[in-house]
Amino acid sequence: MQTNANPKTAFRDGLFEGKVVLVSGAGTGLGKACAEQFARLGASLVICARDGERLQATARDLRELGAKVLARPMTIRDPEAVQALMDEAWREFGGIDVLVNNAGGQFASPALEIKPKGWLAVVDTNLNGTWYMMQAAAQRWQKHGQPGNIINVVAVIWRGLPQVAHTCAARAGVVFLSKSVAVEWAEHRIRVNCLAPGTIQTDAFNYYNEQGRASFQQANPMKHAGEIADISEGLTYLASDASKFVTGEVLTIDGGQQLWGDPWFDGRPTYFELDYEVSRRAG
Ligand SMILES: CCC/C=C/C(=O)SCCNC(=O)CCNC(=O)[C@H](O)C(C)(C)COP(=O)([O-])OP(=O)([O-])OC[C@H]1O[C@@H](n2cnc3c(N)ncnc32)[C@H](O)[C@@H]1OP(=O)([O-])[O-]
Ligand SMILES: NC(=O)C1=CN([C@@H]2O[C@H](COP(=O)(O)OP(=O)(O)OC[C@H]3O[C@@H](n4cnc5c(N)ncnc54)[C@H](OP(=O)(O)O)[C@@H]3O)[C@@H](O)[C@H]2O)C=CC1
Repeated sequence: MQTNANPKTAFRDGLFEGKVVLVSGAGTGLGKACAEQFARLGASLVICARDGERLQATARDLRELGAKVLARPMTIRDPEAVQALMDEAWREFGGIDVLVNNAGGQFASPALEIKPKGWLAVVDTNLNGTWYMMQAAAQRWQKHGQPGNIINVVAVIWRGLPQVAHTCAARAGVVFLSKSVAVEWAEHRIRVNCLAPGTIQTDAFNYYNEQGRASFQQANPMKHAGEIADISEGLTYLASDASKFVTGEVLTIDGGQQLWGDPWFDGRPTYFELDYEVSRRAG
């Protein structure tokens, strides 16, 4: 079987033996690869996403890697569905050890053209959905006196994200929500961190036009997109005891994008091309 699990992982076999990891958005891309990494390292998996077919395909692959799997098609935007998912995870496995909030996405659009429904869809998915998952897990960890570990996949937001302002706003919300509850929930032995991927080559690049995709390949000083394994290794670090003294942090894995580089999701606007006439006039 061909899987996305990284055979060259730096982490040892059996590291997640007896652990349960919940990964949202595990039917595709980063979520699928990271679920496969945890399965390879011995974990049981709870996975969810909206598309049941892709999710079941992931579940089959995870089982072939030897993992016990609970797969539930649902939307993280529905707080009741989130509660039901968590209840089922606790019934089936007695709890979860790690929650990876990977589900998310957006569409490219000039901010001036985003309609209220589109704004709400993106914020509801990335901010509200992530929050429902965090709170539902933490409530159960607190109730059962179990420790917990949350990792929220966000984005490199520090210089803004033009043409996806809705997702930038939502992810910034998740980052500061995470810092807030990292403090509040420390007494319950719950760690909360974020992982900010730069441009990472996944099929999701195809949601963007050719110019957008080209910019993703040159959006950092290394001038290439990252690989899925760059992220699954980082997620594994945050999920493991190797990071047991880390909470409220954002692990940025971006080839330096936070310092230099321009991902233009909808293509670079003319205004931002070098204008030699302006330089000539300035002497
Ligand atoms: C820097 C790093 C690079 C990063 C890469 C990644 O993150 S890769 C990972 C990326 N992976 C992804 O991004 C995953 C793919 N993205 C998604 O699944 C969606 O963007 C979603 C997150 C909004 C899902 O919410 P949903 O299922 O509820 O969405 P829906 O389809 O029902 O639409 C609701 C409303 O949104 C609006 N609207 C939607 N699309 C467009 C558009 N193209 N144009 C304009 N507007 C658009 C529209 O108003 C629509 O309502 P309408 O007018 O139709 O009545
Ligand atoms: N690849 C990259 O360069 C970067 C990615 N990211 C973020 O990393 C995460 C994974 O990205 P990637 O794998 O590339 O993209 P994908 O689009 O392949 O993954 C997103 C996943 O989220 C699921 N999802 C979306 N909305 C919901 C919902 N409402 N409820 C449950 N599941 C949902 C999707 O499945 P389904 O449609 O079946 O629900 C899909 O499996 C996303 O949050 C993305 O924005 C951040 C920065 C860069």
